[in-house]
Amino acid sequence: MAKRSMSLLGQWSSRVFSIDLDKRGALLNFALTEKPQQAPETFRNIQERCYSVLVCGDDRIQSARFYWGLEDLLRNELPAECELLPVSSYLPHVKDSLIRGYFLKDASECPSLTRRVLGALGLSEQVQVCSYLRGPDGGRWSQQLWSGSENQNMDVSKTCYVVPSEEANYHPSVLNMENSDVFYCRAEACKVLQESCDIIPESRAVLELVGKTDASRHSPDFPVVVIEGLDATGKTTLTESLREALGARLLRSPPQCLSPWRAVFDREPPLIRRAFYALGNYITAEQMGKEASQAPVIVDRYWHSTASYAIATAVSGPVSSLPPEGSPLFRWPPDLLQPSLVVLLTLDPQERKRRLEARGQGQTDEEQELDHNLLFRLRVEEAYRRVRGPACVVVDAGPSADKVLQQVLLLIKEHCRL
Ligand SMILES: Nc1ncnc2c1ncn2[C@@H]1O[C@H](COP(=O)(O)OP(=O)(O)OP(=O)(O)O)[C@@H](O)[C@H]1O
Ligand SMILES: Nc1ccn([C@@H]2O[C@H](COP(=O)(O)O)[C@@H](O)[C@H]2O)c(=O)n1
Repeated sequence: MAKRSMSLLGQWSSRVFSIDLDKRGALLNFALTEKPQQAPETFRNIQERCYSVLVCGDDRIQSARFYWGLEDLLRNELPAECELLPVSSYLPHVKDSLIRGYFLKDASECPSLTRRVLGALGLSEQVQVCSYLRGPDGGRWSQQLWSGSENQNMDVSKTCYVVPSEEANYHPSVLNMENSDVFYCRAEACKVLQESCDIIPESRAVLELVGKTDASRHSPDFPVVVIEGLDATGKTTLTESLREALGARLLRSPPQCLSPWRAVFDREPPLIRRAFYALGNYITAEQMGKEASQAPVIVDRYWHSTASYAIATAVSGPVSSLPPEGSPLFRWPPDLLQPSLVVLLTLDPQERKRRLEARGQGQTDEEQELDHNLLFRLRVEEAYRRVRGPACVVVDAGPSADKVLQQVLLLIKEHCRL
């Protein structure tokens, strides 16, 4: 993107800016126009000085990492009275048009510090900084694009006005999910790690473990049963019991061979982290293909987990902000081996919490988020239910471990040739 020569209106007038006002899914949407007009109602209540910082570099790996670190950078550098809200800017219905950043409300005593920090940021080719000014009548807001100099020069010819915009049907992140949050073929996930090799050397080691053969059409002799569910729903307990009861081989995704690098990729932004987990599924699929020629195979997490956590994290708010049921975003990757049966263990949140506490183990960041954020947990479970090819069969994991085992053994009898 040729940042300096960009005409603000030419480039942005058809864009919607969507500010995430809270984690419950309240979005403030606005667009831009040349003619002075009344701003959306919520805007009129804003008292503070406002800015937006959008990350729009050409290199997707660098941009993803820059955005990943941007919140901390802004929180460290800006006065504490600056409120930061995630903002997305997108072209309605246009895939991959989303760019992300933060909207800032500065209620500090020190406006010059905020302007200095944003001015310095604006020098980067990856960032667009704008300020928002309230008109003398109070109902009109304008947006000015910063030229990027530390003097915070504003080019007034680039002033445009904030106007209400229609609400999107789904969360704007849905536009950019394919091959950014969810990968529908091995080659796309590999591409991300190939592009990351210079900054994350561990990517090479992962790529070396990923096979090249397409085992998806191979139909295993023995059944392959995947057990899915949130943390502490009883996957480990059930998979171990199934292994014993069926004389099965037990696999997991991500596979053991990726353990040395998992923590490294867990610290990376979704683009890189999700590509890592996607490739984990392909490595597990190769193992499934081999093992299932000799015995039944039980798998602890697989594609349903990868897609559901990725989709549920990329959006905020209630279940209705997920892509709709039947959306191609819930499809199965055509080059990934399909299991014979996927069982989703569900558990009452209180019982799940009790089991987590009884286990007394640490949780992943995402699992801690689940504890704090009921909406996120609901989104993950609903996403699990929407994934297709095969769809999961839901089993209540509340009864005793033995009862759950007996129920799943019955399902296996019904669905698979043993
Ligand atoms: N049906 C059950 N009834 C009561 N307790 C159970 C049942 N199944 C598992 N547990 C207990 O709940 C805790 C969590 O179970 P488990 O480790 O199998 O869950 P998990 O889904 O594998 O978790 P994670 O994804 O974090 O590995 C353990 O302490 C386990 O003994
Ligand atoms: N196939 C998978 C498996 C896991 N994940 C991600 O890992 C987290 C849960 O893993 P646990 O080892 O704690 O069970 C979860 O946050 C998923 O994002 C995945 O993406 N794909």
